[in-house]
Amino acid sequence: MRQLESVTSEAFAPFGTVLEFPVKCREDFVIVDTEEKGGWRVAVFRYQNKEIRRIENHPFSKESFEPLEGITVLLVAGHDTPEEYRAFVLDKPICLKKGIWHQVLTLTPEASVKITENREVESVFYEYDTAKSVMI
Ligand SMILES: NC(=O)N[C@@H](O)C(=O)O
Repeated sequence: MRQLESVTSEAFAPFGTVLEFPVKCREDFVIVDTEEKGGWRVAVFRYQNKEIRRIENHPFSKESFEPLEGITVLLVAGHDTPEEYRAFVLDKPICLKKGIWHQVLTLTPEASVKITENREVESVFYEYDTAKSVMI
């Protein structure tokens, strides 16, 4: 079980980018993250699970998670340390780096996110010995 953390650009930096305007930015349009090449797709994903047993990563694709409904907790871990996961309340949109372990659970009956990722996305899975949840 892990303590919940807030999504801030500092706390989330090892795992990816917070999709927000940079501090003191006066522009109306800012590209906050991008891919060098390749097509992408947009998906919606909904879930009811309060714990997870399996975490995944996409070695060749970044992936955005943008909260739509409910309260989502995003579990993330560095590529070489899947057991050392952290748990963020997803109250703002983020974009994961390639290869970051991740999975979602919800604190509400159901939650959903918008996902953007490469059109062709490979997934790798890691099974935990015990179910993982969060302290609130
Ligand atoms: N469950 C989950 O995080 N899925 C995503 O990574 C996805 O690619 O759909």
